[in-house]
Amino acid sequence: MGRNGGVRRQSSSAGAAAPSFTANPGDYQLMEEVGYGAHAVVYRAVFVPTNKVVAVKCLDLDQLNNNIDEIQREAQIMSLIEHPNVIRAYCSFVVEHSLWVVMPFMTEGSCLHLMKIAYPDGFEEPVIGSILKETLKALEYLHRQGQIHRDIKAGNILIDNAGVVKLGDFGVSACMFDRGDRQRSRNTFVGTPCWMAPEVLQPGAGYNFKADIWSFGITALELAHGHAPFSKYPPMKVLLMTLQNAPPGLDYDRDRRFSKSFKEMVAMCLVKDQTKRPTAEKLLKHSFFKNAKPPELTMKAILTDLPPLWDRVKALQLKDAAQLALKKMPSSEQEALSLSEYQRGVSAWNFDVEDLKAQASLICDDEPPEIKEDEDTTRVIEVKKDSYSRNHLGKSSSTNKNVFSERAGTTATNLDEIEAFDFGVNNVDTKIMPNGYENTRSENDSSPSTSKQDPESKHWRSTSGQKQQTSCIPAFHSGGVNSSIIERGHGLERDTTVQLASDKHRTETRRTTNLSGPLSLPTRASANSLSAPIRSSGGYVDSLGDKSKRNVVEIKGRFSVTSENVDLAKVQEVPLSSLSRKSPHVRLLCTNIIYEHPFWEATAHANLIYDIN
Ligand SMILES: Nc1ncnc2c1ncn2[C@@H]1O[C@H](COP(=O)(O)OP(=O)(O)OP(=O)(O)O)[C@@H](O)[C@H]1O
Repeated sequence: MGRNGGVRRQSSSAGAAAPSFTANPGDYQLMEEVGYGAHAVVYRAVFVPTNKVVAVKCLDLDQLNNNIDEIQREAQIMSLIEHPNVIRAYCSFVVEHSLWVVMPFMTEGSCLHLMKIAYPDGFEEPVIGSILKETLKALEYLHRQGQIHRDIKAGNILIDNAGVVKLGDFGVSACMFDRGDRQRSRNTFVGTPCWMAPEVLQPGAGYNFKADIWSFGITALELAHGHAPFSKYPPMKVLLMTLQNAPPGLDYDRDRRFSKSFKEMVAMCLVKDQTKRPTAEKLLKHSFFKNAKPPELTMKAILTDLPPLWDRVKALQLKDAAQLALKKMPSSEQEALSLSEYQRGVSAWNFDVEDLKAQASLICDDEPPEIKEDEDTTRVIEVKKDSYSRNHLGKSSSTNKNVFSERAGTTATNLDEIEAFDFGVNNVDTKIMPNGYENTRSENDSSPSTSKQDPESKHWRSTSGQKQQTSCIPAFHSGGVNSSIIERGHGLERDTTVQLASDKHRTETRRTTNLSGPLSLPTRASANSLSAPIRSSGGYVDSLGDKSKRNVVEIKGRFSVTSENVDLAKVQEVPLSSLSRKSPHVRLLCTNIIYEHPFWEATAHANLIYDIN
């Protein structure tokens, strides 16, 4: 392993010799921002010594709830990966307070970006078949390696201009090998609400690699319609709908354009009983995939005449900001933020149990039920948008106001530009279909649009004053926006929290945030998902966990995954001593988001109130 600027050689995913990359940040010229997730910003970059274009994902270690063990665990995952349909890190290293992960640049970005910019109603079946087949190959490989990905969604399926499809983002993947027992079910709850399998949401149920098959089925629907089922609802509601409603699926009437074979394949994935879902290996033998065309034959057609990825990403950022700025409704910015939250789904769970109870008790049920119930559903819960908006914004007004003001200020001069973009997110007329899917009609012009913008380029060079801790090991993580980079960068949706100067101030702000409302949206929502991953570590029933922590639940946008299942003895040493030094600080932040009440107790309580009403 290279240390402190050393060079590490790795074989490429295709098996050929991979280019060598240094762990010296000064060797990377950061160009445009090409993606952002809940806690990461991804840049197109040039590796100066060879002039090779790469992607650099920058993660803020200060924002990670993950500890060094988790980073090691993820390093282990990445070092095991070798498959043409799985993104592999060339190398990674720590720069000041952030982790940089160098990886192949996927020129067309994620399928989600593609849909948002040019295919708001989803792709045609041949394209979907190609994308899903490549993704399923990746999944089959990961499952064979004992890995559960846990965050399968269009935002994590990346494409390049040759039509190559790769699965990315291993921030929340989990190892099924646990002290030799590869069949052990997991109980730590991880994922992105709309894509999460019922058993993942079910207290104590335990889940395994079949959770990925459910998410895969949801992703199929996402690619078919341009959005995941229930994506416009807040996470609590998504959770309840997933548990209580019949599984979503392709509708025989509404989805006439799709084949029977496709519908059948989706239905096989979206079975609530995980034991009845097929394995990835078995699913690959389904006729839908047998007949799927190679991506190089189907993908190129959908990639023509599109602006460069960075222009698209910038346009999407402007669009997101515009959604907030343009919603100047009577009750002001908070209303707009709330509506935006509905439209996007929620990118983080950041709630307080008492707030949750209060919210539940205020929910009105004077709207008729709209959703067909599953057999075991006792009552359909329909939350009025207005009441939700008012309730959940109650205590967070000051935070949200600040955020909005900042955004509005940023975007005011860009409104003309913004109006050129339309991704079919607003003005949706939605009806819940009997199959649990939303019959959504966009009133927006969904035609692709382009804008000529001059992306702000950045050239990052290390300076003598900058602390660096480098290790050229593969590592992926889950969390954290690099605040310094975001502040320098395009940050239309900056996280005001990370902009605070001192650690103390930052800690206090986080505490405030947690008290500020049950489902508060982070100021920089993930563009990678309509709802961002929810993770719980130290979960409610993890058998290896400290018994005293059984009821301790962490809920936040990007959460640490428990690393107890990793045999650290097998993990390559990661020279991240600077992280250790920071650990008290990290622990302090974690303390602020741990509740000494089980999440499920709160949910049950909320349910009870709903039922009584
Ligand atoms: N190698 C790459 N090449 C091009 N674009 C990329 C690459 N990796 C990521 N991106 C873009 O950046 C976005 C965010 O990346 P990523 O999913 O890794 O971040 P994240 O913070 O883990 O996201 P989230 O947690 O919200 O899913 C992706 O959706 C994609 O559009």
